[in-house]
Amino acid sequence: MNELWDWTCSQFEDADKMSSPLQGATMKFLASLLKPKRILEIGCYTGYSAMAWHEATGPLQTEITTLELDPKMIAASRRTFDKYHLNDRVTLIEGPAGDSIPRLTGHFDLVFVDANKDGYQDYVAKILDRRLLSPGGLILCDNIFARGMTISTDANPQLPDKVRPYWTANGKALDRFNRFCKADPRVDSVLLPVFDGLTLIKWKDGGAGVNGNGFIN
Ligand SMILES: C[S@@+](CC[C@H](N)C(=O)[O-])C[C@H]1O[C@@H](n2cnc3c(N)ncnc32)[C@H](O)[C@@H]1O
Repeated sequence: MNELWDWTCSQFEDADKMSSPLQGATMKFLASLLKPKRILEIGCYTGYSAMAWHEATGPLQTEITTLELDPKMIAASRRTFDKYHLNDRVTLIEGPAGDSIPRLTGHFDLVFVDANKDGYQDYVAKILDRRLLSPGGLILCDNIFARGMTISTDANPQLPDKVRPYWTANGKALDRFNRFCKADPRVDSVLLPVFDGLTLIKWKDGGAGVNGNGFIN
């Protein structure tokens, strides 16, 4: 993983999109604790987080599905999966996540949402509506603080002007997403103030009260 992290930093100006090594270690810890049989990742970039899921789930032979839109990042992640022999369990689905999610079937035990921030609400709603999250499953959503902009546009004076409009817009979208999570009666959610903010979502009561359409009985 360290080699891929260094390579990504050397090749891409926006390498801060990649999870940090500490996040990678946290993902591996969580995956080995939760023992998911199927993982869905939305936002692959160069495949660093997919590699973390893969490394942590060898004994379980977990199936990992990762979604990516950008042709440059599709090429980079295909390089990663070939170079590090991850194709045995990692499947990359190309195209917009909003189109790919409705075509997925079965249940995922762990879902990592880490793509365009203005899509989080749509992705999580689709996952819940289609019951793609297994009854005991967990959704992890990254960057919920949007570098502080979700809290207040004054929250991060150090944020470079170049990226300030981008993160300000993300902050607004993620504020709406937080309200959506809090208001949805099907789920419990908690925002952990770690990294750039990590929201955890699970079915209320393991989804016992939710029918096949994802609505409360
Ligand atoms: C934050 S990066 C993912 C980082 C990766 N999960 C990691 O930890 O290393 C977000 C990725 O989502 C991709 N993306 C953005 N919009 C998308 C969409 N609508 N559908 C699928 N992928 C998208 C971007 O091209 C980018 O590679």
